[in-house]
Amino acid sequence: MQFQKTAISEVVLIAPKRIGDNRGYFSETFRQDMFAENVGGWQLIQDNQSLSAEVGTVRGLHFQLNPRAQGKLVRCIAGAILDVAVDIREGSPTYGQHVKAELTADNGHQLWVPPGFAHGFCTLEPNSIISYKVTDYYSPDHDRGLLWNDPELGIEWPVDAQTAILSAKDKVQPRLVDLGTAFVYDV
Ligand SMILES: Cc1cn([C@H]2C[C@H](O)[C@@H](COP(=O)(O)OP(=O)(O)O[C@H]3O[C@@H](C)C(=O)[C@@H](O)[C@H]3O)O2)c(=O)[nH]c1=O
Repeated sequence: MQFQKTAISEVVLIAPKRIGDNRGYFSETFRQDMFAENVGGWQLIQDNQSLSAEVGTVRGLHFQLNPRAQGKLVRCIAGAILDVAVDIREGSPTYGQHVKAELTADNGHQLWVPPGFAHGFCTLEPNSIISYKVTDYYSPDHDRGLLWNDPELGIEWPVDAQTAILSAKDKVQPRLVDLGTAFVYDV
């Protein structure tokens, strides 16, 4: 299992090893010991899965406020997604910047999105399923969003506002400038 820091060092790309044979492959997709050593001693206590039927479905950008902030370990188990993590920690040297990673069922890659980041993705194939573990339970009272195509974020999505398939909630999320201080950078 390879752990690779991205342009934002707290966001980590993980490439689990696949051992192939005549039947297919075997892969360890999560190990607490390696995760603790390479990423941090987080407890991943809820496991989620979502299916997006259409190509160009955008979910996000989402986060939970403190004290219920969530780190997310994301992978794609069917189809393909473009996954995005945006640093929204006020005072961070990479505040407002983002990391993108193509997570596909074929490459098996995972993205670690720490607390203090907004997370979202766009599907690149029909019937894409993502599976992600999180470090705190879902809390509707702390659930917040950031507008996926806020020009200030400069995210190059594979879809535009005319073609993206979004929830009603995600069409009207606030912009970064209107977010207030959701998180403070903790050196
Ligand atoms: C996230 C979540 C939603 N729900 C419910 C609320 C609602 O009725 C239904 C769909 O919720 P949403 O529209 O928020 O689902 P979705 O847009 O897929 O939300 C997810 O988006 C990605 C990008 C993330 O990063 C996740 O943390 C999560 O916010 O599922 C839960 O019961 N538990 C959960 O953990």
